[in-house]
Amino acid sequence: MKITVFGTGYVGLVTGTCLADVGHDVMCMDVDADKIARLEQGEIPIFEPGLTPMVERNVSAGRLRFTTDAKTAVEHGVLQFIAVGTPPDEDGSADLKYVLAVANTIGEYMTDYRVVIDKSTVPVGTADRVHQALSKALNARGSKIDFDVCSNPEFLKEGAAIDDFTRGARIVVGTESDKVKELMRECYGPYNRNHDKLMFMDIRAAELTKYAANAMLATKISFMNEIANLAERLGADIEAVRRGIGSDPRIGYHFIYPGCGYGGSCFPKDVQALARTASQVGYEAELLNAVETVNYRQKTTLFRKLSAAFDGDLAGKTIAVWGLAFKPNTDDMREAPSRTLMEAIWDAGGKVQAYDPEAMKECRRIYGERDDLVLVADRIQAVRGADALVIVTEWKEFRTLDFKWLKEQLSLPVLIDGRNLYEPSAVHEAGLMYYAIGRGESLTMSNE
Ligand SMILES: NC(=O)c1ccc[n+]([C@@H]2O[C@H](COP(=O)([O-])OP(=O)(O)OC[C@H]3O[C@@H](n4cnc5c(N)ncnc54)[C@H](O)[C@@H]3O)[C@@H](O)[C@H]2O)c1
Ligand SMILES: O=c1ccn([C@@H]2O[C@H](COP(=O)(O)OP(=O)(O)O[C@H]3O[C@H](CO)[C@@H](O)[C@H](O)[C@H]3O)[C@@H](O)[C@H]2O)c(=O)[nH]1
Repeated sequence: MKITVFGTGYVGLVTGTCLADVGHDVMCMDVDADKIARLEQGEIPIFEPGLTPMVERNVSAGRLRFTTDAKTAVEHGVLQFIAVGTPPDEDGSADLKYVLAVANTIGEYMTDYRVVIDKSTVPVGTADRVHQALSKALNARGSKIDFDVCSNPEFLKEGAAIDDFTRGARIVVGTESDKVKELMRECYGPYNRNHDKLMFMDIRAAELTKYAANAMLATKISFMNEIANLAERLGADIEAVRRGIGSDPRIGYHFIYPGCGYGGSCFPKDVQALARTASQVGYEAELLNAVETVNYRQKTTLFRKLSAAFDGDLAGKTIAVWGLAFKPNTDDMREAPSRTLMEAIWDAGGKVQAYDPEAMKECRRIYGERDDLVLVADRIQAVRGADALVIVTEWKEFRTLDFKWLKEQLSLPVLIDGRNLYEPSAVHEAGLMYYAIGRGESLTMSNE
């Protein structure tokens, strides 16, 4: 089946590559000429486990091609996936300018029936707007060509994107058209062999399903962070509480890990966008607003603990930071808690000595060269000569740590752990002060 994917970011590139891998003939289009040039040379612009060999083998097989030429892209696929960014607007709502630009492009160049598929995360009602934009472009050419618009939100997680795409729990498709249903069955057939994962629904329900899923997951995290903050002040261990409630199948163990706040390109923007959608239709989404507020506060928790450990004086101090990516197995630092922490350390006159297995290039791209940011080659070098250590991302290699050795490295024996990686008793035994999230020991007693 001939398929076109607009956008070669996390979603577009993974979608295009996975669809090529099951035999479809895929063309990926991006307006970023540099990205396309790199992809054509076999260089993958993002770090996503397993993606590089998969791109290589499908490019060599001739099933996966890249282009910046819109006309070629529109001519190629009967299915036209839109997987471009939907960043937050000034007021937090999703900015649809990239999505609508693609719709316009398709309308400008199509010469035959096309199914236009919204894979980007877009607010309820966007399919109608895509339909209008495309019709307008067709009218401008005086053309009357048949097309359909459907919604097919993506649920993959960065770091596990290929697995999520190929073995996801469900494939949601919003459409009323039997023809579209048939074409989408053909597209996703190879992933639909064990049981029927395709869920057809009306377009608005599909659009809302995506936001509801992210909002539910973000709510679980903010809820746990709230309970962790309480546990800290009440002298209870949140890790025991987590296991205690997770064992109830109605609650489950997933997405109840307390931490230093959720980041990434999705939860923060999607919770905000859904709350804005709610107010636009005259509904105040109290719960969603609270989820956002709790997360905003949680992202400052590491700095508050750090600052309290140094009696509010971080001027001239060097802080080792382990982990920059918003979560392990990615180089993505969008909305990462590490950014909130580092920026607060710099504002307080401190210096950061950081290490991340994958995100250092991205960190340098964001912050450039500066005296108060030293990026080092490994976790050992990060703590050399540092005054304290803060762990922000739970990369596997941080799970083991020689606490006695660490104590010798640090000027103040302070270990702040934003991911609850260690047993507090083992850390204390080595003579370190250990401040994690909700583990019965608090350095910050107020909400501020
Ligand atoms: N990142 C994730 O894990 C994830 C998961 C599910 C859904 N989503 C949603 O998918 C969408 C894409 O997210 P992403 O993380 O892949 O974004 P991204 O920023 O990584 O990539 C977007 C790409 O679209 C390209 N682009 C912009 N305008 C274009 C145009 N007119 N034609 C062709 N290409 C164009 C950009 O150059 C960029 O390469 C968003 O709506 C996001 O919310 C993201
Ligand atoms: O128990 C948990 C689980 C996650 N997180 C944090 O939540 C954020 C998001 O993590 P995750 O969901 O694993 O990564 P994303 O790649 O952002 O994926 C989310 O956002 C995507 C984009 O919409 C969706 O497709 C996915 O289904 C959804 O999980 C990260 O900062 C994590 O550290 C926690 O703090 N505690």
